[in-house]
Amino acid sequence: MSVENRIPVLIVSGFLGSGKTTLLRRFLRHPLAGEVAIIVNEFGEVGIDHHLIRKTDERTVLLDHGCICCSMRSDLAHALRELLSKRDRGAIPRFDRVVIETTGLADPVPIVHTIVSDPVVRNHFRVERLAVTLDAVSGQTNLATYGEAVRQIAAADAVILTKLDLVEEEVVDELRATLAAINPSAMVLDSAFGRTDFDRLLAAGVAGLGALEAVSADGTGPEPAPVVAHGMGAVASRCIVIDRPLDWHMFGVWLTMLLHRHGSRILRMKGFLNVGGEGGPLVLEGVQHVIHAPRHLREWPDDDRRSRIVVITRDLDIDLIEESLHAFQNAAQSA
Ligand SMILES: Nc1nc2c(ncn2[C@@H]2O[C@H](COP(=O)(O)OP(=O)(O)OP(=O)(O)O)[C@@H](O)[C@H]2O)c(=O)[nH]1
Repeated sequence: MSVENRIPVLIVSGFLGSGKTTLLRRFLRHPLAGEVAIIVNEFGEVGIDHHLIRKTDERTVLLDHGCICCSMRSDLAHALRELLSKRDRGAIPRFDRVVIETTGLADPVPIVHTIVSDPVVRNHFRVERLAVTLDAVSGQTNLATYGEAVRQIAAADAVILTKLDLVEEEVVDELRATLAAINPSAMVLDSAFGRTDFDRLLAAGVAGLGALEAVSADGTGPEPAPVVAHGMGAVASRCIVIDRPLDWHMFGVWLTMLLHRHGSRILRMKGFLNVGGEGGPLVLEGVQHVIHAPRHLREWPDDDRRSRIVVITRDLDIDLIEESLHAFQNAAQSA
């Protein structure tokens, strides 16, 4: 199949909590997006993002329990082939584009490599753009601390600056300078709560840069470097489940104390909280020290009404976190 007729694949990467899902939700509402199939890869053992991206749609595929840049490359190729065959059988509606949301720790280069080297996949799909979100609040620290964050930026065709509303202009200027030093050729777009210049992002004729250059046109390019991602100390993830409705006040106290003590080692917290009352859960969104304003969903995404909190830590024993949360909640019950 000629390159133009292949289905475009937009890869959205970016460090933990940097705004990938938020961007994707906006993109899906943009006329340019067309009919989209989505592959979401989550680092945690329980997927949250696919519930937040859009309502149930057979064209949303969740790949959890690992990272498609390393242990799950064949799963990605399989998921893309499955989408094709289901579409051809009429089992799912048509789609004009695939968006892959990587985990926040992914190295995107092996992902690109998978798409351009799998014989079936490369015949039907082409990498359209590798967009990487960069969080203005923690971007500078992440780039100084985590090789994963640098690798993502270095590979990007386009970098989407997020959370600009939360920082001073000087912070953004510094971040732009760091960004230019790592990847001077990337297109840089500002965004606000996922809104960005999608027309520019996807404009035809903009050459795929960064990672795409590392892969030769016929897809037989160099093997990606051995993945050293997730070697940043002991990264661990856990889904903490709480059966009874949460005591919101006690939860707030616990969270404040936890972040005060261990904030820099808590890379990400997200989940659905049952705080009782009508409607759906409260969506908890924590990115290192920052807790973003919680949103109340109108309804639960599935039948499970328990609170589920995915915690991703570095060099921190998650057992202790889980035990302390249960202890706080038990104290609230017996008070
Ligand atoms: N203030 C502000 N918050 C934002 C912006 N973009 C994203 N956020 C918030 O940042 C938090 C994390 O955003 P997500 O889109 O879930 O980040 P993510 O990269 O998908 O997270 P992971 O998949 O866990 O790595 C959410 O609470 C968002 O509402 C922004 O431009 N401004």
